[in-house]
Amino acid sequence: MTPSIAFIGVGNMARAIFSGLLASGYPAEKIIGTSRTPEKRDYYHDHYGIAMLAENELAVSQADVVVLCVKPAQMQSVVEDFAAQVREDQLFISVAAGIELEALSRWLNTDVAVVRSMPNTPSQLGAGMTGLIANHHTSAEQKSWVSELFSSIGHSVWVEEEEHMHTVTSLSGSAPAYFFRFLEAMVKSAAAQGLDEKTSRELASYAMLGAARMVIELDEPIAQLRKNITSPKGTTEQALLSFEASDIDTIVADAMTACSNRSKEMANDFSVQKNK
Ligand SMILES: NC(=O)C1=CN([C@@H]2O[C@H](COP(=O)(O)OP(=O)(O)OC[C@H]3O[C@@H](n4cnc5c(N)ncnc54)[C@H](OP(=O)(O)O)[C@@H]3O)[C@@H](O)[C@H]2O)C=CC1
Ligand SMILES: O=C(O)[C@@H]1CCC=N1
Repeated sequence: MTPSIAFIGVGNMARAIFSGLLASGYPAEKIIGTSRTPEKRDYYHDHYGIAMLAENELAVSQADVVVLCVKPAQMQSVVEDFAAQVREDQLFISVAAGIELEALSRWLNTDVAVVRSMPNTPSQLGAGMTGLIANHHTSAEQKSWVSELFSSIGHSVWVEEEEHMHTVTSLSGSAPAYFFRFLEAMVKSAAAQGLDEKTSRELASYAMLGAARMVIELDEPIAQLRKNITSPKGTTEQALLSFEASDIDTIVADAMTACSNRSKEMANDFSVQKNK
């Protein structure tokens, strides 16, 4: 039987996941979303054919699987408000950055299966990448269902240690934004060189897509793929020398460290020690 899935807090990430699921053939009548805003409830119901409710408690009571998609700062009060409805046979999946399994289990206040995920927005095109970790109440069968769920909207990887979820966040959860920022800078520079935005956007984004596909599909070191483009005394060499002059490794390492440090700070804010 197809499990019914409730998305608590329909915003960017929930929409990315359920639109990917719908595109992969998941039945709309098995998806429920919640939002406090009547216009948003009407919009998602009309555009995606899913049920939209105002009450999280009602959505949770009707679901086999509950995907928690509110902002990290809202998660505790949202979960504690419906915790009395939770059944032991349910499966909870959180997408929130920085909220650990221990905090989620504490707020759910039931011995229930909980999976912490870190997806990304390309999920809406079936091109997502999701890091996953489960608590000890999650069965092998539930884990396999979760893998299938995230595989229908892209790829997924289970990590062994929860600490690694901070790194996952900085490598794939937040990373589409880094690449968008890089593309914004490229399109801006092309405009300064006189090329129109539409053409620049197409050229740069297909170059990015093609490069990513080469990394994924060809079994070659990334540095070798770069060297294959870099003719001695050629054009690419000049661009790469400019990156090195700005110490690109440090720029990227600083950004990724800032990202995972923020995830750690958030985990600390909700930790059991902090809440004593
Ligand atoms: N955006 C991204 O790329 C990624 C986000 N995440 C995680 O996903 C989560 C959501 O982020 P994102 O989708 O970007 O945020 P959004 O603000 O777009 O979505 C959150 C939604 O929650 C709804 N909401 C807030 N409070 C309640 C409530 N009490 N009951 C029901 N719904 C509520 C809001 O709608 P309304 O006000 O109408 O109720 C809002 O649309 C975060 O925890 C984030 O860490 C993880 C990976 C990537
Ligand atoms: O910025 C954030 O906090 C979320 C988590 C990963 C992507 N967006």
